[in-house]
Amino acid sequence: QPSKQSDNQSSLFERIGGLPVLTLVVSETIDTSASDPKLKRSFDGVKLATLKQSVVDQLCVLTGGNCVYEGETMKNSHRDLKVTSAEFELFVETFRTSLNKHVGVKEKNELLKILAPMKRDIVTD
Ligand code: HEM
Repeated sequence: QPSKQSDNQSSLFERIGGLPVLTLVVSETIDTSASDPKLKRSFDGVKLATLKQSVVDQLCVLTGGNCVYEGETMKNSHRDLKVTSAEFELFVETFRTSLNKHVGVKEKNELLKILAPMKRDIVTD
């Protein structure tokens, strides 16, 4: 069967559009969050370029792409930030807004389904 980038056999990573689209969505989400009055406190003093790369690597792995994630666990990397439930939901909402612009509905929902259970490791309240 000829390979088709967007058929159902393809990994979520491929159907999203690979690294270019993943990078765009992560970049938008982090830039928007880092300048959102309700979220920015967590990002103060954080190197956004490094963070973006780390999140892209992680989501690439989780969606079936051929990447290596060398960062910390979600528990360790967010512990000191004391992220609240409200902050987490707002961050995911920002993600959703970016996904709406750049990926299909099916792919958006699949990615959000991967993010949702990470809440318990990220949120402290
Ligand atoms: C499902 C949602 C989230 C995912 C997938 C995610 C993913 C990540 C990843 C992969 C890292 C890098 C860890 C490392 O390099 O060792 C990280 C760090 C970080 N995250 Fe998240 N995160 C999420 C939610 C949040 C939320 C809600 C906030 C704050 C509002 C946040 C703020 C940060 C900050 C500031 C860092 C950098 C910490 C540091 O460098 O000390 N994240 N996140």
